[in-house]
Formats: sequence, structure tokens, C-alpha cells
Amino acid sequence: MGRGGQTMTDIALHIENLSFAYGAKKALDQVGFTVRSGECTILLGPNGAGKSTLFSLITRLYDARDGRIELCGFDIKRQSLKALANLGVVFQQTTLDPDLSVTQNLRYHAALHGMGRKAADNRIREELERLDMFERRGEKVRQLNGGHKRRVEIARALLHKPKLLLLDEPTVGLDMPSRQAIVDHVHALVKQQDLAVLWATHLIDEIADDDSLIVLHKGQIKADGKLADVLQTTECSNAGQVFQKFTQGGGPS
Ligand SMILES: Nc1ncnc2c1ncn2[C@@H]1O[C@H](COP(=O)(O)OP(=O)(O)OP(=O)(O)O)[C@@H](O)[C@H]1O
Repeated sequence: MGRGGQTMTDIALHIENLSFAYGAKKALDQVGFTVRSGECTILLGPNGAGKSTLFSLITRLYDARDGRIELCGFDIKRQSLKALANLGVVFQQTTLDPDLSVTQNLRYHAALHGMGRKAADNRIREELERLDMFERRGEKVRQLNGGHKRRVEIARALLHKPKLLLLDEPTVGLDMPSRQAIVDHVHALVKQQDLAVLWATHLIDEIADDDSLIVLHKGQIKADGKLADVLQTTECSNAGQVFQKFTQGGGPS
């Protein structure tokens, strides 16, 4: 199912015929989809569906022999630097240094992206203010709660103004208000900054009505489109039913 009506320049991520195996174990099988600017695409799949493997391929932690991944039109193998400059990532496990302050963590990341100190500090302020975290910039990361750590990780992923933000189950282990704050913030970014987001989750309640939905199960894409279109095509009344239909009882939370 297509999500037509937009131009090629809106395409932040394009994947074609992507397959990957760990030895004999097939983790992704002929996966293909597109993520566009101004769109939050939820990648829904039960444990073992292949979500982390897909993210590892997009970030080039692993290389796939079969298939093609393009970021903003750049092939990630042939034009790696240009492609990856468009990418911001929040991994499932936190990667902040707990003994550094919020600002120190962010400056370190900005330096890795070649940003000068002044430009970095301006961007750090912008992103932390947007997340209501600027007042806490001097605190050591280990003093922050899980929700605030996640906010810092989102700020960090956006410092270099990527076109595509990958989020790998960013709300796991957070309480309800912290989860909601992150869901709301990311959806606001998509609308206000025209950001493209690919959000891996197994939590149905993180899907908003105007999100796009990809259902991944056992390495294969089972549904792909705007939520409303997927519901119509599958004759389901909500995303939970879609998930059940394609994953046969491997229920979401
Ligand atoms: N390093 C590895 N070696 C062998 N098999 C692996 C490895 N990593 C993942 N797998 C297998 O590949 C498949 C896809 O796993 P993957 O971690 O990508 O799924 P996932 O959707 O991210 O699951 P989860 O939500 O549990 O993280 C699973 O069957 C898993 O057991």
C-alpha cells in the first residue's frame, strides 16, 4: 500500500529488498518501505520480529549483502558519510555517560559531528529548552530519572539537525507520564520541524491517529501505510487488532 501524494524530496528513508541472516537464522526477509518527512512511522513488531536488526542495518552497525538502504537519497554503503549525516538515533539501551553532566554529554556528541563549541552550545540550549531540560544541564546524568535521561538522548540525537530520527523502543521501562511526555514531544517535532521519525515499539498506545504503521513479524512486513488506510484494508478497528491479525496472538502491550 502506498502513501502517495508527496515528492521524492520528502523521502528520508527508502529501503528495498532488504534481507539479513545471523548464520542460518533469517532475521529480515525482503523488507522494503519508505519513511517521509513530517511523518511519524511506527514500526510495530513482537519480540524477535527483526526491529533491532533493521535499525542495526540502517545505522551500519551491520552490513546487509542483499538489498538497498537510502537516507535522503544517499546510498548508505556508497555514500555513507552523506547518508549518515541525515540520521539521528536513540538506541534501546542508554548510551549517555552517567558521570558527565547533561551539557558535557551533548558537547561530546556535537564534537563528534564536527560542530564548533558556540554552534554546539546554541543547539544544546535550543533542544534542551524544547524538552524542558535546560535548567538541568549542569546535573550529572546519573542523577536524572529514566524519563529525563531519554529526553537528553532525544536532544542529543537532534543536535546536528538530522532529517530522520530512529527511536528503538525509547519508552521501555518508563512510567506513564514520562512515556506520554516523550510520545507528545516526538509527535510535536514531526509536525513543527518536518522531521521524519521511525519509531520501533511493541506498545500500541504510542500510535497516534495520523501516524503511519508498519507491522513487522518474523522478519517480514505484514502491513504498511497510514493507520487509517491500514485499518480500512485489514478491516480492523484499531492498531491492536491489526497487530493480533498478523502476529496471531503474540500480543502487544
Ligand atoms: N546476534 C544474533 N545472533 C543470532 N540471532 C540473532 C541475533 N540477534 C537477533 N537474532 C535473532 O534475529 C531475530 C530478530 O531479532 P531482533 O533483535 O532484530 O528482533 P526485535 O524485533 O528487535 O526483538 P526485541 O523486541 O526482542 O528486541 C530473532 O529471531 C533473534 O533471535
